[in-house]
Amino acid sequence: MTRSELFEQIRRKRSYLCVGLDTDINKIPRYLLDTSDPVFAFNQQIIDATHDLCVAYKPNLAFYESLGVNGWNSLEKTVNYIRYNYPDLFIIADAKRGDIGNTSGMYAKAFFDAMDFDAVTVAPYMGEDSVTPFLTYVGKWVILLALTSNKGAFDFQLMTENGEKLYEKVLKTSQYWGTSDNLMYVVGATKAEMIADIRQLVPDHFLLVPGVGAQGGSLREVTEKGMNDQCGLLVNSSRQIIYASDGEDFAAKAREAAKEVQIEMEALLDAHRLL
Ligand SMILES: O=C(O)c1cc(=O)[nH]c(=O)n1[C@@H]1O[C@H](COP(=O)(O)O)[C@@H](O)[C@H]1O
Repeated sequence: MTRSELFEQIRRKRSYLCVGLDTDINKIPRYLLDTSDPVFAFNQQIIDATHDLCVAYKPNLAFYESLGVNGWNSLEKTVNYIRYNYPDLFIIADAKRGDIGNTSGMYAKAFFDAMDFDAVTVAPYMGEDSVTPFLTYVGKWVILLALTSNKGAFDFQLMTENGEKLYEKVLKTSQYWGTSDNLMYVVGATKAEMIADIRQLVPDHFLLVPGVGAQGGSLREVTEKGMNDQCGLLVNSSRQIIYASDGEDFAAKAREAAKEVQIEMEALLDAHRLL
C-alpha cells in the first residue's frame, strides 16, 4: 500500500485508528474456547465489528507465538481473513525484529512473502544492514522503533551525547535508509511532549503511535503535535478496544469503543482541514 492510498483511506473513513489485535487466550470470552480456533474466532468478530472505523490492524506476534504452532495458524488465518474481506486495511506485524542482514532477509520473507503483511515493526539497534533487507519489498513498509511508550525508553533512548538524544540520532540517520514511502517510526503516545521535535526531524514520515487507551496517552495531544498534511499518524489502541467487554457482547462493545475514538479522530482531522 502506498502512502497516498493510506491517506485516501484515512480521509474516506475519517479515522487514523489502528486496532491492536493483542489477542490473549486468557482474556477472551469463555464461550469462544469451545470453538476450534478461539483466537481466530475472536479476531474475526473484532474485525467484522471495527473494519469501517479503523485503517489498520496490528497483531502483536507475542500473543500468537506464545501458543506455538496453533498461534501461527491463528495469525495466518487472521491476516488472510482481513486481506480477503477488507482488502483496503493496512496490516502490521508487530514483531520488533532485526538481525544481521542475512537473517533479517529471512524475517522479511516470513512477513512479506509467506504471510501478506503490509508492514513489520523493526528494532534499530543493529543498524542499517539489519533494516534494509525489509526495505527491498515494493509496497511494503518498515516501522522502526524510535521513542517507545514504556518506562524503559528512558534507559537508552533518551541518553544524550553531544546534545543529541539517541532516538534523535536514530531518526536522523535511518530516514536515509528508506523514504517516507516505505519507512514509518514508532513514537509512544506517552511521550507526546516530544512529538513536535520529532516532526521537525521527520516532517513527512508516518508515525505509528501506540499508548493511547490502556497506557493513558492523549489522542488530542499526539494529534496536535504530530499531524502533518497527509495526517502522518496511525494511532494504535489494543486492550481498550478489544477487551471493552468479556461477555458475549464483546464485538459490539469493541465497536462502541472504536467508534468513540473514530468520532474524536474525525473532529481532529476536520480541525486540521484534512477532510
Ligand atoms: O511497537 C509497538 O506497537 C509498541 C511500541 C511501543 O512503544 N509501545 C507499545 O505499547 N507498543 C505495542 O502497542 C500495543 C499497545 O497496546 P495497548 O496498551 O493495549 O493499547 C502493544 O501491542 C505493544 O506491544
